[in-house]
Amino acid sequence: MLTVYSDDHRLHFGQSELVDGKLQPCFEMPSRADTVLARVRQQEIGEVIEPKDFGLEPILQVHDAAYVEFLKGAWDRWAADGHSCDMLPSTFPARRLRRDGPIPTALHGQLGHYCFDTEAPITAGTWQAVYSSAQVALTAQDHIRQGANTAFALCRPPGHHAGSDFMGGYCFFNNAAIVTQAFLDQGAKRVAILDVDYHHGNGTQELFYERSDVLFASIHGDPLVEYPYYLGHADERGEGEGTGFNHNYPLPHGTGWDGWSAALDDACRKIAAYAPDALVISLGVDTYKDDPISKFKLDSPDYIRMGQRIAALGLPTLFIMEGGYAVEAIGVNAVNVLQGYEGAA
Ligand SMILES: NCCCNCCCCCS
Ligand SMILES: [Zn+2]
Repeated sequence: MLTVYSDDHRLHFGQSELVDGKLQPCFEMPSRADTVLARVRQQEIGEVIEPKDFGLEPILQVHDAAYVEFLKGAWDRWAADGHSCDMLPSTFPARRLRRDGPIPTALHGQLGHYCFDTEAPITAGTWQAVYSSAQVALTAQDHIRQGANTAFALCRPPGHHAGSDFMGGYCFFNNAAIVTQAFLDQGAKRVAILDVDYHHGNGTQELFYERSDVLFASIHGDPLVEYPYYLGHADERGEGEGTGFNHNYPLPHGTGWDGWSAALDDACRKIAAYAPDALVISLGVDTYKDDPISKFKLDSPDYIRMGQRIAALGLPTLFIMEGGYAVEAIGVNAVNVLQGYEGAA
């Protein structure tokens, strides 16, 4: 299996996130990608290549142009104002404020407009890092377009919490959505996205919620008790054209393989019935029992089974790296999925 990776991820290293009332070091750190890459190499799962540059066009098929423009210029404006620390918002357009009213011209007002939480710090290198992360995903997608059955996009920062015009949850560009749209723009009739990250892929859901050419299925911590809290319930089944093409599997804290795999089986049945031309996996491994910010109980051998179950669908499959914050185990767990998929484990 080909892996696509860029060292540019290192350019994004937020110094702090606001957790439990305190600014703490960011869980989404460069060593996450380094550990996965080391495991990919140690297990010799296949060639590792740098991304090609597909430009901004494929990103603009998914993300709002003004949002992309904001992201691109934010740091320089922040630095010009004399700041050197990470950019973090503190004011958001909550209910009954004008969310779709005039976008503020003030940098801080724009930052809150384009964010949904305080967990996507913009740093000096963030733009380059998120641009390259999207190119990593697009290069892996191109490998499948050219005929390969599968590929692994070792993306960092992750993307599944990012919507058309907002960042949050360590995410800025929605890599899984960008490659899904690329498949469709290249002639695919239907694409399925299976999000196995511990957290609901709110951004991905939002992007395709009213469409029937993308089936979205997400298995995640119940939003009643888990981030992102405000999306991810089972009754969210799509809207309009998209009704019936969105499947959420919210699960309780403490869920282990038995409960988790029952949801996986049902999601796979729905994906098989949908008969997509391609399958995109939002591969987060923060479902792991020792993940510092999550509360499921999957163990490393379970990720092999996860890969085997996904392979049984017999679809061209593109793996996109999302979350996973137990850095010591992220390499084994992510690569276990890939090796399980290839039957090599
Ligand atoms: N106390 C809840 C903190 C949640 N922090 C954001 C998690 C983003 C995960 C991305 S996969
Ligand atoms: Zn997550």
